[in-house]
Amino acid sequence: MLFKGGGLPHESLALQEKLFGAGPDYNFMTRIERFKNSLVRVQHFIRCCARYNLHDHADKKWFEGVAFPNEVSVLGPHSGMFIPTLKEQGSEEQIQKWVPQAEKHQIMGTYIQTELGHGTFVRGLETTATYDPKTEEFILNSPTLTSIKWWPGGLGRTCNFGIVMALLYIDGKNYGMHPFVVQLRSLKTHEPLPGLTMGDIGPKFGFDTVDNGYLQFNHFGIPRENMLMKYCQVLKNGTYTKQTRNPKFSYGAMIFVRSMVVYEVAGQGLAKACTIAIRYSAIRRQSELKKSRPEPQILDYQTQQYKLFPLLALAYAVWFTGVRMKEIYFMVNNEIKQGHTERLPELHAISSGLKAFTTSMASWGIERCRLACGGHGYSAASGLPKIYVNATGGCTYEGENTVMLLQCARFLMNIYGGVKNGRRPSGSVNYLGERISSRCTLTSEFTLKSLADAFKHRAARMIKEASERLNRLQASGNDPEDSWNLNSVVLTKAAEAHCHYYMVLVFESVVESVEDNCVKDILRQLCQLLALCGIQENSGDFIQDGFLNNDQLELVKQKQLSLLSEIRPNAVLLVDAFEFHDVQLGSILGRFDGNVYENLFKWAKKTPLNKPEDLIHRLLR
Ligand SMILES: CCCCCCCCCC/C=C\CCCCCC(=O)SCCNC(=O)CCNC(=O)[C@H](O)C(C)(C)COP(=O)(O)OP(=O)(O)OC[C@H]1O[C@@H](n2cnc3c(N)ncnc32)[C@H](O)[C@@H]1OP(=O)(O)O
Ligand SMILES: Cc1cc2nc3c(=O)[nH]c(=O)nc-3n(C[C@H](O)[C@H](O)[C@H](O)COP(=O)(O)OP(=O)(O)OC[C@H]3O[C@@H](n4cnc5c(N)ncnc54)[C@H](O)[C@@H]3O)c2cc1C
Repeated sequence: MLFKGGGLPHESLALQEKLFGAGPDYNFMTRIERFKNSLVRVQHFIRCCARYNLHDHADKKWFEGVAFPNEVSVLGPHSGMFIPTLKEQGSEEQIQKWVPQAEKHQIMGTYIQTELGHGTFVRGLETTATYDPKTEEFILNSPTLTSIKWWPGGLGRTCNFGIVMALLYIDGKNYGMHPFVVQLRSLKTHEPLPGLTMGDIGPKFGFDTVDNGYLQFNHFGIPRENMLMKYCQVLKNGTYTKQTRNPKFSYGAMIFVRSMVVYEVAGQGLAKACTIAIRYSAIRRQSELKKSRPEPQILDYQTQQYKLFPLLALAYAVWFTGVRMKEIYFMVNNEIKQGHTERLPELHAISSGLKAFTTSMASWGIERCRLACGGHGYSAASGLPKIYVNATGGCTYEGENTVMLLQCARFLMNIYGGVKNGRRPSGSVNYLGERISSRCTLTSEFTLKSLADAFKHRAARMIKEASERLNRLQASGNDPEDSWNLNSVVLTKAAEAHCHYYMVLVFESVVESVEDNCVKDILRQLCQLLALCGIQENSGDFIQDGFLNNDQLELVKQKQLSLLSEIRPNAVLLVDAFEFHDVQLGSILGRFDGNVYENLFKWAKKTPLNKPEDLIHRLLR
């Protein structure tokens, strides 16, 4: 129960639902069929929520994991962005008006921000909301082609409501980006309301079950009461008032989803891919290790272990980091609600950094798992292509990863600058105020503390050097913006080093907290492997300033290899411990019962290309 907490009862309930457990095979469907199938599941899910009294978000999440395996449904943007934004940015009155309807799914909403011309640069968005005191309405308009809203999930066909981010204009003055609740479709006919041009943006790399859409406003009026007014208000006469609070509060929905993505997308995606690849590697036998002996399980090849066990260690690390990220989000968000906003910049930085770092690592890791499964990994039957195309979306949505690393770096530069001026940092960056030893203390024991210290040293040095380089670029005549751009590769690497250290530290703290000695020993091995692989893969960073010497690097390599053999006997158990049901994995290679070949054969026979089909037959005859 290291992972699940209270999840199992809800998973079991969901598995009892025939529609979720044994529906038609996703792989044999067209995009439209996939979308329709997901809608049928959404409707059934909603009925189940009512039947089983599922109100709590966490309970619903467990249920969703079975109902929508390895895909995002239109409920994702509704419950992950629409409802949280209403709750966080709405006044009490507005929350009372919309949240109960949304929670009962009487209205379905999405988060409508990105436009054809701009996604990353939120200040560059062009949709306008102009207040008219005569009618007491905001008039929403898309003044240019590039201002057409583009991408929001569920917008294409499903949602009848949305939160639209638009520039507020009153009396010709631009007050910046604000959130507006907009009804998009008739609640009776489901047709788009007059003044709106909308539809689906077409097929994508993944996300087949979501109708990401476009929306063009043609002078579309909404009542004054539809601007979310917790932090800023527009009075009837057009007077604008705002609380003296951080203007970045309107970016709150993005912080929330980024904080959740670490666990929900990166942690879950990589853990599933490792489960499939490691179970399959214990089933698959190939070649010879020794002459005239049975073919070995491919998991017994050291190279296979070298591919997969570091990813297994990474999956555990990302999972634990995701859980920690969620805790931090809810803690800081509570502080903010009570008026203490001091930790908002740190929350923004760590959620941006970890979202980017973990989704990139997971995306790369899932693809490596696929390669490690040979030919059968390339088949849709492995389940890995679906896991990959959906998880890798996390590198782009909710802030493209490079841009998110740069946001994290910006915070690190501010903190480092403050330290130089005598300020004491705290929280995730407190190490920037410490004296960091210049020589590595790693010995063949590889204590978790000494490993974490190595990552601390690397992060602190890279942040220091990025800051000094920035200063040098400015001192040599570049303006601050050009200096930032000329330093941006170095800055992203410093942010990655910070996130890497954070992840190692979280893993170390989890290991220390485990009471069962046997479990602790096994987790310690994984944590060591994670850290040692991190050192080896980035060895230049550790050697550059003489922190790590060649002898130590050799020790790192030796220990890494010996850990592979130590982890081998527990590898399958370590993926079983994630407790994914076969329905959640959606993989023939990763089946719990290991009955891979028989089921691959059955599956291939069902493929639609094997059905009698006139045109194909005529063409081939
Ligand atoms: C229980 C339910 C669970 C549900 C879980 C869901 C799980 C997920 C499953 C998947 C579901 C759905 C999938 C799809 C969802 C995808 C949805 C979207 O993609 S919505 C669109 C997202 N768009 C973006 O993320 C855009 C990225 N861009 C930005 O955020 C901003 O433009 C920027 C941060 C890059 C820059 O903003 P800007 O205003 O230009 O700010 P500056 O760079 O000038 O910085 C000024 C200053 O502000 C600080 N800052 C910036 N952002 C924030 C923030 N969010 N909070 C706090 N502070 C912020 C920045 O650090 C600077 O600070 P200084 O002190 O001045 O340095
Ligand atoms: C599956 C999916 C679901 C989505 N769902 C939603 C949704 O529900 N609602 C919604 O509003 N949006 C949604 N989006 C849109 C998404 O949020 C944006 O695509 C994302 O924020 C990236 O912005 P962009 O497309 O403008 O990328 P761009 O900014 O055009 O990125 C292109 C390249 O430019 C680089 N770049 C851009 N700016 C900088 C910079 N300042 N410094 C350095 N490099 C830079 C990037 O690193 C990247 O390499 C979704 C997108 C996807 C893929």
